[in-house]
Amino acid sequence: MEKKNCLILALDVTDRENALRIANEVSEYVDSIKVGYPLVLGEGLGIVKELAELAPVIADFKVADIPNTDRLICEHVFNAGADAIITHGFTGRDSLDSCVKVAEEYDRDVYVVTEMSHPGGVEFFRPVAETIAQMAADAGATGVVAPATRPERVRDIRKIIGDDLHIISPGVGAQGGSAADVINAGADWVIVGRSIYNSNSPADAAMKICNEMKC
Ligand SMILES: O=C1C[C@H](C(=O)O)N([C@@H]2O[C@H](COP(=O)(O)O)[C@@H](O)[C@H]2O)C(=O)N1
Repeated sequence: MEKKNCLILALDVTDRENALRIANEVSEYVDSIKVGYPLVLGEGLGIVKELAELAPVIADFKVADIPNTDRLICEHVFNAGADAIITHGFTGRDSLDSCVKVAEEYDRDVYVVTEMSHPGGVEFFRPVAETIAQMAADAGATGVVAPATRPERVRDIRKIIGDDLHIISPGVGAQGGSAADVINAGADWVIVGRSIYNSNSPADAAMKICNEMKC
């Protein structure tokens, strides 16, 4: 993913027409479009290829199974045209290795969740987030997901993974996180959904966030 605006759109709308309208409106401001279960369960994997015409697509399926099942999921996702996939790390090194192996075969990217951004993200992820981050670096993942709602945790995780891995950071806006603060804390991109797609002008909302970061 080329870094231009440091902004990833989380396109968590559930219908194709609305998704394509919003994606077209903001495409000049976003470096990537993240799709997940809300849109894909509603419209099918075919939406990935349509959106990939506009920007690289990150498939946020939070893959969390045994190695073979993870392999099958990653193959489907990359065959559907996604440039990257988000996987959990708590399922262990062998499952992560399975995702990284497929990504290398397809020349695509893998991002690993370390600590989630919502309040419940501190209950179980907090004690293992650094260990997962280190595992992601050791396994050759492209980067990690770390919480914009806790910029201090992004700083901690950046210390673990070094400068080679990317940090993509959700939680800006609707969850209370600040785009500028988390970029200053060491994130490479912010992931923003509701503050953009629920706006009366998604393009203006996206532009405002880009201007705030000046990345
Ligand atoms: O810890 C995480 C992991 C996960 C992710 O990015 O992997 N996300 C996703 O980031 C987006 C934030 O949306 P909005 O809150 O701007 O509407 C949604 O698509 C969430 O599923 C988080 O919000 N926190």
